[in-house]
Amino acid sequence: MEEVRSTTAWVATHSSHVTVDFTGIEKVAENMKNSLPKVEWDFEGIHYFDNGPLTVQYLLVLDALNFCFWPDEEMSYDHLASGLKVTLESDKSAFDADRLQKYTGPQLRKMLNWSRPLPLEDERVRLLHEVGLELERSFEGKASKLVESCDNSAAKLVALMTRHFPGFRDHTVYKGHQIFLYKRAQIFAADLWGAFKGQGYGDFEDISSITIFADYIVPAVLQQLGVLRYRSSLDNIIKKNTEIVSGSEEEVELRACSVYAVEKMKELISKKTGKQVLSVELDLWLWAFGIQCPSLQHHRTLSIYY
Ligand SMILES: Nc1nc2c(c(CN[C@H]3C=C[C@H](O)[C@@H]3O)cn2[C@@H]2O[C@H](COP(=O)(O)O)[C@@H](O)[C@H]2O)c(=O)[nH]1
Repeated sequence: MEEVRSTTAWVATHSSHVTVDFTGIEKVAENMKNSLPKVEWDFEGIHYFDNGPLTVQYLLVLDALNFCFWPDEEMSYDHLASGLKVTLESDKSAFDADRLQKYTGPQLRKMLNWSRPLPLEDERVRLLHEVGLELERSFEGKASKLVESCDNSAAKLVALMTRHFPGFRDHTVYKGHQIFLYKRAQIFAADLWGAFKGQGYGDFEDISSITIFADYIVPAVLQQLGVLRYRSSLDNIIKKNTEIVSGSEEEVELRACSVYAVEKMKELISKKTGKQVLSVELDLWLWAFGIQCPSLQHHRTLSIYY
C-alpha cells in the first residue's frame, strides 16, 4: 500500500484542478477529536454473512462488481450487495468457480432483480468470468484459499489480488507517472476485516496500512467538508453532471487527492487524540455520510475500477 500512499501524494503536490485544503482538514480533525464517529460495517443490513468461507466467496464476487452504479439513476451499491445475498441464500453453489465463468448478462440481471441492462453489464460479466477462472486455476476455486495464503497481511492480499486478477489493477498514468489507487482490492480486504470483525478471515495485522477507497462518493463528501477545493471549471463539470473521461487529470486528481487528504486527516486526528485511527474507519464514516446525503453531487466517470 506504500505505492498507493506515495503515488497519490505525488498527484496531490502536482495537481492542477483539485487542491487539498489543510485548514479544512484541521477543522474536521478538531471536530472529530472528542468523538470519533464509529460506523458499523453492514450498518445497512444488506450483506451475506455466515462466518465461514462462503462469506469470503461472496465478498470477492461483490467487490469484483463493486463499481459504477450511477449510469442508472435508480441503481446503487445496495442492489448489488442484497441481490448477491439473496442469490446465495437460495443457492449455496451460485458462486462456485465453474458457475462464475458461465454467467450471462441476463442471468446477472436476474440475480440483482433488475429488469433492464446493468451499467457496464458486459464488463461486469467479463470480470465475473475472470474471477471464476483464476480462482479455479490458482486457488482450488475458493476465495478462502486466496485469503489463507496471505499470512494475515492485508498488504499481501492486495498484492496477490492485483497480481492474479487484472480487473483489480486499479492504476493509471498521470503527468507521466504511474499512480496506484487499488480501490476494489483494498475494499475487499476491508470488507473481510469488517465482516469478520478482525477475526478469522478478517484477521489482518496490518489493517492500518490500507488507505481509503477512492470512489465517486468520498471526493464529493470531502469537498463538502471543505477538505478538497476544485477549480471552477471542474466544479462546473460536476454540477452539470458532465462525464469526466477515465484517466484524465481531473479524474485522477479527484481520486488521488482524496486518498492523500484522508491520510493527512488520519495523522492529525491520531496526533490530537493519541489514539490510532484507521483509514478504513474514516472511509466508512465519510462514505456512510455521503450516501445519506441525497443532494450530494459527484463526478461521473465510466470505469470498472470504482
Ligand atoms: N469509499 C467507499 N466506497 C464504497 C463503499 C461501498 C460499500 N462498502 C460496504 C462495506 C461496509 C459498509 O456497510 C458498506 O456497505 C461502496 N462504495 C462505492 O460507492 C459507490 C456507490 O455509490 P452509490 O452509487 O450511491 O450506491 C461506488 O463507487 C462503490 O464502489 C465503501 O465502504 N467505501
